[in-house]
Amino acid sequence: MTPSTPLADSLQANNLHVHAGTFPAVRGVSASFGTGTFSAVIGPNGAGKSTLLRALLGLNKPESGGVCLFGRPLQSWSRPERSRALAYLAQTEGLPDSTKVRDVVALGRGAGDWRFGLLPTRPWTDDDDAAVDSALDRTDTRRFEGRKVAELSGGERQRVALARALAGQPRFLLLDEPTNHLDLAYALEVIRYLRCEVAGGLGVVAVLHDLNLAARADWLLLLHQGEVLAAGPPAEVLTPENLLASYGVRVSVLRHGDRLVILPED
Ligand SMILES: Nc1ncnc2c1ncn2[C@@H]1O[C@H](COP(=O)(O)OP(=O)(O)OP(=O)(O)O)[C@@H](O)[C@H]1O
Repeated sequence: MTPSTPLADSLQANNLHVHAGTFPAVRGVSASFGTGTFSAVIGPNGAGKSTLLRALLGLNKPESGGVCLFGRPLQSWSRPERSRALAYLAQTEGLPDSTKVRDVVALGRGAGDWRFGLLPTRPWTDDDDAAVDSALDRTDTRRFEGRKVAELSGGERQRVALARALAGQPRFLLLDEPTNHLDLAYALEVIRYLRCEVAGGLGVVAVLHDLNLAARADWLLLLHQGEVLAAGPPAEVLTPENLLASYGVRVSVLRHGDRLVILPED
């Protein structure tokens, strides 16, 4: 199936051209990201990964081409509908330092809260409490739900940001370098949490720099100078030829059990 055929269970870019400022950062990208799939967008610095992610969220307006969510053009979704379906974790997620973890996660319900200067949009319900509890449990953040954000480590904050995104029960979660600044243990943990959510049906689209983490995804999109250089399962995309063409680095791709390991030769 070509990416331009609308797919009922996917987030699709169709021949997308997007400018960052005046620079043509994304040039003719077509790709389909599925629910229940862990997709990773990879490519060297400046390849257009963040610009693509923002366009998929409707934050950057395309010059041409478009984005479809569940077969419907993104611009036909109302803003509340869209923000319920698509959650975003930016590179540096600003969390309010003096707010307690549970309250931060509750903000993900989108119900508003006067305490944080947000107009309440509807009454808070038991379902909201249950969704917050579940997000805290699934990210192992419940044990510090009463602590202030300022009292958390960087890795713990990242998990709280993830919990807040999950509390909204989105269909897709788009993450820009979610493992940046995390040590190996925390990075693997984030990938493990995301994997669990994917098993439950969430569509994950993550920009990843670490190719050995990206190798754990189900599907990869390799961008180079704003264009798709390769797309498919990790074994098809993470080849020495593709990585030399995009990163300009010679690598060996080894198999370790059922995993791929990328080893730079330089
Ligand atoms: N406001 C802007 N004005 C001009 N050029 C921009 C602007 N924002 C981004 N760019 C350029 O667009 C290109 C794509 O940027 P983008 O941030 O999407 O790349 P990226 O693949 O996410 O990079 P990185 O891995 O370094 O985060 C880069 O060459 C960048 O310099």
